[in-house]
Amino acid sequence: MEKGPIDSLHVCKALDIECNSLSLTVRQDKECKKIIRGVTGTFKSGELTAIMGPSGAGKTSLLNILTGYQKSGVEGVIKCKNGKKTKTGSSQYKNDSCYILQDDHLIAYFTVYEIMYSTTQLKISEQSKEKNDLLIDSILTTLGLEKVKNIRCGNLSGGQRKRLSIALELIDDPPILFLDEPTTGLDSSSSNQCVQMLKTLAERGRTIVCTIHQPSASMYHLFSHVYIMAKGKCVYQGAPENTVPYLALHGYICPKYHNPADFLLEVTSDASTQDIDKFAIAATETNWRSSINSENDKVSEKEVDIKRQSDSYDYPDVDRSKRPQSQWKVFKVLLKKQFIHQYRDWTVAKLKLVVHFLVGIFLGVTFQNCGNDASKTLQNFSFFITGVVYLCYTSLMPAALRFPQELKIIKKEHFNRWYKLRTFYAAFLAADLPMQVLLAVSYTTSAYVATSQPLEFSRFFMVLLIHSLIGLVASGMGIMFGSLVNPVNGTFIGAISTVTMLSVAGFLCFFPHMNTVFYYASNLSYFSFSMEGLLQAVYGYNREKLVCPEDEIFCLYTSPKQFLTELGMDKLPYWVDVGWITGYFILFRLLAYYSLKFRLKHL
Ligand SMILES: Nc1ncnc2c1ncn2[C@@H]1O[C@H](COP(=O)(O)OP(=O)(O)OP(=O)(O)O)[C@@H](O)[C@H]1O
Repeated sequence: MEKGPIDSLHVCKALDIECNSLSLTVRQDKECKKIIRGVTGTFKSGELTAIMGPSGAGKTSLLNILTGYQKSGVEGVIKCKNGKKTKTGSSQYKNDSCYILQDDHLIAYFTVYEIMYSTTQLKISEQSKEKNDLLIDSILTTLGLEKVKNIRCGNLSGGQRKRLSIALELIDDPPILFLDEPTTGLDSSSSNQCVQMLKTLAERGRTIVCTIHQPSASMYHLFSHVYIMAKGKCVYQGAPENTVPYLALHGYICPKYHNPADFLLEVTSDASTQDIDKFAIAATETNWRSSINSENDKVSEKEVDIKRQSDSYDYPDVDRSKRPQSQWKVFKVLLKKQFIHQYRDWTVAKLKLVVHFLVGIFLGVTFQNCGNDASKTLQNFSFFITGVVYLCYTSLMPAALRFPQELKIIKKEHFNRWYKLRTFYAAFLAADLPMQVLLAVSYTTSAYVATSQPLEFSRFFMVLLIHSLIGLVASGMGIMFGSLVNPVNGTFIGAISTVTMLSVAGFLCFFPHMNTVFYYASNLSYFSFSMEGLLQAVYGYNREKLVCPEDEIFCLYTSPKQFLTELGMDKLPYWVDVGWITGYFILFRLLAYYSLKFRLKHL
């Protein structure tokens, strides 16, 4: 065989997957529903297997079980054979396999090379840039992506995105690849190319299993092994060229020139439950894969070894089986990715920074001079309330809306063992912290000056600190809501929680006027600590009497101390308020982490 670019890829250790009596039961409307019913089969290394069947047959469910993505409600045995046996779900099995989901879940703002390079740093322990670049080039060439190396993922075509998803998983060279509908959304030529590429990868010793919807006749014959599902059962497993005789044996004659794949799907989708049961028995009784399992086609361990030796000369000398030892290294890679993402997505950083600054000026015009005018003390109070609610909303809502999308990327990357969740979360937090502070700086600078607050650095800093903490707490709440529920419910719960906290925060109903229950409930609202801290920052610490303008007949609050006392905002010292808000920050970030962990398990 002529040596093409794909030959530069490594040849893997051979791993076969055997499943026995697999079943999956889910709860639906308080009833148990069996989706997969006693499925048995073998997926061999060196083979490209297609799981096919009519819509709703259970293809994706079976794949989810084989990958270990679906754990609850699963019964039966799955074994992975490599001399010794490994169970699915074990860390060895996870190390040896990867799952490429139907949707690509790529971050649009990174180029193909950048995403490949950062993934290389996350997945393998090799440190040298030159070696990693060689590896990336060889994989990109293999998958025909070398021409789009410097294109951002958001600008790639569907087929290129799909190939990039495969390329990312090939970095650590797993012997087993699972793909959910890799050809969906591709035209027939791209679909054929994609399947041809998978076949070549399989021939290098990998075990490749994918679900496929309705392959053309030419594509159907590219598969080494097809596994047909109907009504949760396996109705045929064997070589694609054996399907016509198999169906003929059961009295279904495939018309001449008819695509056998289409005919098989027509028969199985129209078949009665009794016929499906008959097919299921026949599928296990006879070995229909034998015709392709001739000695010539079989990729034996020995042959794999020979191929490995002959391929090694044009392959970068990188041990791809070793993961990075240090989580610190992984953290740095993830943090850099977060910063680049923030910088390139103009809606995350640049737009928000400008809008915060402009809103500060707008509030300055609305609440003009209220910072030092004794006749406008209550207006100044309203200005701070507006600021607290504004900063809370603008941090909480985007997090609640965006996080469900990010969750899919995290789920994919975490499932394929790119990183530990706690390392990702630490990097996410470390990137969010300066962002929230920057946003608070932008808003506070313009609003503070425009409303004529006292021009003392210490007071400005105290206001800034509380504004930053508000953003941090609110964004933690947003992540928590975003990881637990969908965006619509997330924003709904976010709005409810904000209004509830607002109502007991001591602004709309002053603390001295609150009933005892609500007074104590106000401790649950970080708004009350924020307001108390903000007012103390500008009116506390021996601030001089406020000036009552000459054209005013009477100014109610010229004494800052009296103002704080009457509003009940002098109960706790400023730094205790800061301590409480910091406590809420830690609490919500921890809750967000555990809700994220919970959601990843149950997504
Ligand atoms: N969590 C669940 N709760 C209830 N029913 C489910 C659940 N997951 C899957 N099902 C049902 O199980 C059946 C098989 O679903 P599955 O997604 O595996 O089918 P499929 O063969 O991949 O279909 P398609 O080709 O349309 O994607 C479907 O009828 C589906 O509605």
